[in-house]
Amino acid sequence: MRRLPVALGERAYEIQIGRGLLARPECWDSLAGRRRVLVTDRHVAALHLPAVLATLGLTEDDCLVVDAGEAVKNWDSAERVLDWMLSKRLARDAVLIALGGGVIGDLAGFCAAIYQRGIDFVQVPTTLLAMVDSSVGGKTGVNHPRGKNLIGAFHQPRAVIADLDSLKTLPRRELSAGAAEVIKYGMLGDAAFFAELEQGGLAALMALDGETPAAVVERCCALKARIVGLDEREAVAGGPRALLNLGHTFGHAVETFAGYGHWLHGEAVGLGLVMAADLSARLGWISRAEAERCTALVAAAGLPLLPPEGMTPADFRRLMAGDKKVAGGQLRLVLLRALGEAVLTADFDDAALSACLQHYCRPA
Ligand SMILES: NC(=O)c1ccc[n+]([C@@H]2O[C@H](COP(=O)([O-])OP(=O)(O)OC[C@H]3O[C@@H](n4cnc5c(N)ncnc54)[C@H](O)[C@@H]3O)[C@@H](O)[C@H]2O)c1
Ligand SMILES: O=C(O)C(=O)C[C@@H](O)[C@H](O)[C@H](O)COP(=O)(O)O
Ligand SMILES: [Zn+2]
Repeated sequence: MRRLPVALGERAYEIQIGRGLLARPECWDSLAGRRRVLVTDRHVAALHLPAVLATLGLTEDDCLVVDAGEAVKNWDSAERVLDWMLSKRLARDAVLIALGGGVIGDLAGFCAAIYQRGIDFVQVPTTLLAMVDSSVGGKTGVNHPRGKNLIGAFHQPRAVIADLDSLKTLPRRELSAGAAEVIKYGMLGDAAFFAELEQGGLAALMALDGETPAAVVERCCALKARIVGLDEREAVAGGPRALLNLGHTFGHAVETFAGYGHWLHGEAVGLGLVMAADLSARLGWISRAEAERCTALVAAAGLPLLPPEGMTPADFRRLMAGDKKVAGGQLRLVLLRALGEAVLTADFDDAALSACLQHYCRPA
């Protein structure tokens, strides 16, 4: 098993990455003696809940199973989870376990953040996306019809337990969605990793071959943990955490336009990465050949390369104007100064953005 520290002072925790962890009691030692309850979704409940209940000696009465998918990540669901927590008379020393993908992690984590002003929670990611990204770093929250993740809180988990065996049941489309966030790390901060993904790493990851998934999850988590350690709450003044948002200003616009759940988060991020690379090339910051390498890797992951039918540049502009990185009324984007080096900037030629939006919104 690989163990990775997230260095955040009194909020420090460990990420455990390995196979068979759901069934290994020693991985859950930090929860011993505490009241434990669990939130999951119905897909994950059918596949992986029995193993966790057996390991922890819990019953179905200790679990809340919600519907699956992005459409669940909303205020109504949060209210339902909070109401259930209250009905269980959880005290402040209880621990909430979030078993599932990023939707469950964000939703349950948010409820843990605000229940009686905050109780402990543990992330048990079961999707590739959640293992490499959403389970780490403490962003929790729900969507609003006006935009993604607009309601939320920073609340770090007490531990992350990533059992790679759970990926065996993950549908191919979800694996591709997770790959988008993996590619993101290479583009934003690790050119060597990007090249490894191009040279067979992505294919081995998608095939869940040998040690590759463990190595990739560890590499992504290490990069994210380092950035979060430098800028835990994404300083509005422009700390490094915003770089983890590469591709997300475009991607969140697509998810909101399409209606939550029609495009997977990772699918929208994949397209956002392609658009961010294209814009960076239009600005002359990276070469056209480098932008094409980004597009090719996103395509190799089986991700879409064009926005939803009917989405116009004006739709992008309207939705991107509500992005959380907007400051002083100005749109700020994460773009590439080089492949492997992202920057948060408002200093780009707006005509280049128009040309980029026009290019991708062309009729297919
Ligand atoms: N907090 C963060 O830092 C952060 C980072 C990235 C993404 N996110 C959020 O994460 C969400 C996306 O997460 P996701 O891609 O994991 O989606 P998800 O949680 O909806 O899971 C995807 C689908 O796979 C199913 N599933 C989960 N694990 C499975 C398994 N092992 N086998 C079979 N099916 C399984 C789920 O039931 C669901 O239908 C978005 O809401 C996004 O905004 C948050
Ligand atoms: O952890 C972060 O910081 C990220 O930006 C990771 C993203 O992959 C993730 O989708 C996050 O939820 C986006 O955050 P938001 O602040 O843009 O809502
Ligand atoms: Zn994301």
